[in-house]
Amino acid sequence: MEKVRVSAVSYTNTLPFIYGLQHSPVISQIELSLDVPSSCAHKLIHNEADLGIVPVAALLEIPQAEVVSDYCLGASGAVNSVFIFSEKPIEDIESLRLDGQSRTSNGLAQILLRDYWNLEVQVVKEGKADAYVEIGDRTFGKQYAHPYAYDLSWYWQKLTGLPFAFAAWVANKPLEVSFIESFNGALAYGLTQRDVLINQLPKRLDFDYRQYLMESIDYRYDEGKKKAVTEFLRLMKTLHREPINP
Ligand SMILES: C=C(O[C@@H]1C=C(C(=O)O)C=C[C@H]1O)C(=O)O
Repeated sequence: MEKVRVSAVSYTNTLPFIYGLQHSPVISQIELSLDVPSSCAHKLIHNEADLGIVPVAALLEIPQAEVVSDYCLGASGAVNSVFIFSEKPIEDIESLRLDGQSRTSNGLAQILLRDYWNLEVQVVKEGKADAYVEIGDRTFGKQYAHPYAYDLSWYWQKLTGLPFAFAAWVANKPLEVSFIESFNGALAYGLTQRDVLINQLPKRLDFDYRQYLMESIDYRYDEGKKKAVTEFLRLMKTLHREPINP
């Protein structure tokens, strides 16, 4: 049987899933690549991968997209790795730079600026701006390095009362049910091994890996997160602008 091409996010938040896959028999059925989220999306959209943990914003563009797992990269409140960083209060910003590695958070930031803060802000992909979106490991410990740091899933919860899912396991073609079952089993196993994994990570004074992987990231793709994704995609369609990171 041909191997299933799997694209997984290359950040710390995905390590429990990678651990589970690498310690399960399903590893022999897949060809695993680690990519930044915007590349995971690109690979699923252009059929360079069959399955991936992709930014939910890309669900609007992936042909035959189907969420195939009960697990995601989500948060119930603050996530501690998805921010708008700014030198001035958000009410005073006139421009925002997006993160080239993100799809979902780039959209989320624009939704929150419009619907939570009621601001009209010029959005740029690169260059100078009053504030910027940043996701993933690059944000670790950074929230104290800027005068203002806004945790986006925290404000999403304030806006909607919902948790959030940044990325979900999505296939772009029908996959065998037995494979999906083994794959999900491996993801679930990885989540049970977080303690082992955390003990292998380097110690950092400015970032608590244990809290991040055990509490801040909420891996369950449950009813609340599904509702959040539906609402998020609805709002994404109302953003009148060019595609984010085409
Ligand atoms: C929580 C996070 O969620 C991420 C944010 C994503 C996005 O903005 O498109 C996609 C995948 C996740 O890795 C993070 O990376 O810090």
